[in-house]
Amino acid sequence: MAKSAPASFSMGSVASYSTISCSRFKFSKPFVARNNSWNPIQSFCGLRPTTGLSLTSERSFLGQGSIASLQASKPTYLNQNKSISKSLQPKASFKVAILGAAGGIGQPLSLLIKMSPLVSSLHLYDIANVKGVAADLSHCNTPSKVLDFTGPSELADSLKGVDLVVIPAGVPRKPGMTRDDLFNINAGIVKTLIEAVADNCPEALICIISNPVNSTVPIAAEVLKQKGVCDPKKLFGVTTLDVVRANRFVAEKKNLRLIDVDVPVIGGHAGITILPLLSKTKPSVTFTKEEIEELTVRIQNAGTEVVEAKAGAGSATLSMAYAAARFVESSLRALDGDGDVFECSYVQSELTELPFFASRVKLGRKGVEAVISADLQGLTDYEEKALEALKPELKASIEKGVAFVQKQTHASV
Ligand SMILES: NC(=O)C1=CN([C@@H]2O[C@H](COP(=O)(O)OP(=O)(O)OC[C@H]3O[C@@H](n4cnc5c(N)ncnc54)[C@H](O)[C@@H]3O)[C@@H](O)[C@H]2O)C=CC1
Ligand SMILES: O=C([O-])CC(=O)C(=O)O
Repeated sequence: MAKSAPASFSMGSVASYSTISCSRFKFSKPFVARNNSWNPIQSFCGLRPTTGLSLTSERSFLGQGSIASLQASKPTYLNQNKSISKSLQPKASFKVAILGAAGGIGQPLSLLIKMSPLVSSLHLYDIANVKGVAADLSHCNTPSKVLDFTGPSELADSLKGVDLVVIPAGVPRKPGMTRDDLFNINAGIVKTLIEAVADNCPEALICIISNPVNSTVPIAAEVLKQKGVCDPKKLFGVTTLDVVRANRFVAEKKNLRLIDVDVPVIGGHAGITILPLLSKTKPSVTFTKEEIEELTVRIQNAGTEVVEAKAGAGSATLSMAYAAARFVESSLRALDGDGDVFECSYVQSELTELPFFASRVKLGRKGVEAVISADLQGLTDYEEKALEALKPELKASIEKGVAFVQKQTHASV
């Protein structure tokens, strides 16, 4: 991987990550196929941001631990290779909490994370209906233990000792609504949950799914700052679904192998603030002007596409769970020492004049290790214009989130 000398820059008072400005870097180590005898989970290929995934990474989501469990559950006459089963032990043990675990995203996300060999303990928290979800999930014979926590009185316990918290709590859109229309309800939910995170697991990575992400991440940062525990390297807005969609739509349009395609998506996570950088697509591919316009608009409106198709029954849940599981898995692999993990995420950033911005980041043992600036270099005119056009909206959403917390703080003193 060709890297330039990382240029360090400071992030507020606590964060300091480097910027990798290389124009070419590979994403992740390819998986290695080691066991072809029985392969029930090959169909999950594509969860990692990588090429050449063929199964059985050492420490990957749906990798060895899950394979070991699934191997163990198959009929013994199929259990041809005991030594493989024996060696397929989980290598790490992280505790993950999901806040909003009984919801449309929370349930499938819990299932996907339950299949990760990197997770030893899964804490499911919701204000309702979580006991049943946990009882159900706990019967899956993958390695992690499942614990349930219901309501504010159990919130603190759900967070104790946790390494990573994912937050899909909050209301989803209905047709005709923007993500910002969710602010009034979800801002308060996220604020309360982050206060509990700050009090009980201030060291944990925090992955926010609840919309509007463009505002809920600044809300979380402001709460953490006020609590004196803000580490911007550990706070993420989950924008992986935008990348998943971009990869899918581009692969379809250009007849590419899905597993090879990687499109960075920058900016934010609402309407025009979602900016797929099609010129940076890997493998290198050319698009007509019409294709660029069509793909960009489709990626920006993909959430609305689902909201309209669901006709009042919510927004994307399954694809979101898939995308969040990928992001969680990447984060855990990085925590576990994999030095080759890159994802797009909405983070505190100095890539532009905006204090929060989605871009590709390198993940490491302490969260964001570097922000990748290369993607913003050499943009096409179309992308340059779109980048400038998204800034006022993103800025307003950030300021709205920060003001929400500051107003509540002033009101309470
Ligand atoms: N970042 C992204 O790319 C995406 C974000 N979303 C957002 O994710 C959020 C959740 O969506 P769905 O799961 O479809 O909604 P849902 O309504 O199906 O589930 C939300 C869950 O949150 C729980 N909840 C509500 N208040 C809570 C609180 N104070 N503490 C803990 N749990 C609480 C509810 O009981 C429910 O189980 C929405 O805000 C939606 O807009 C959805 C798709 C993509
Ligand atoms: O569109 C929504 O409301 C949910 C969302 O963020 C997405 O699907 O990207």
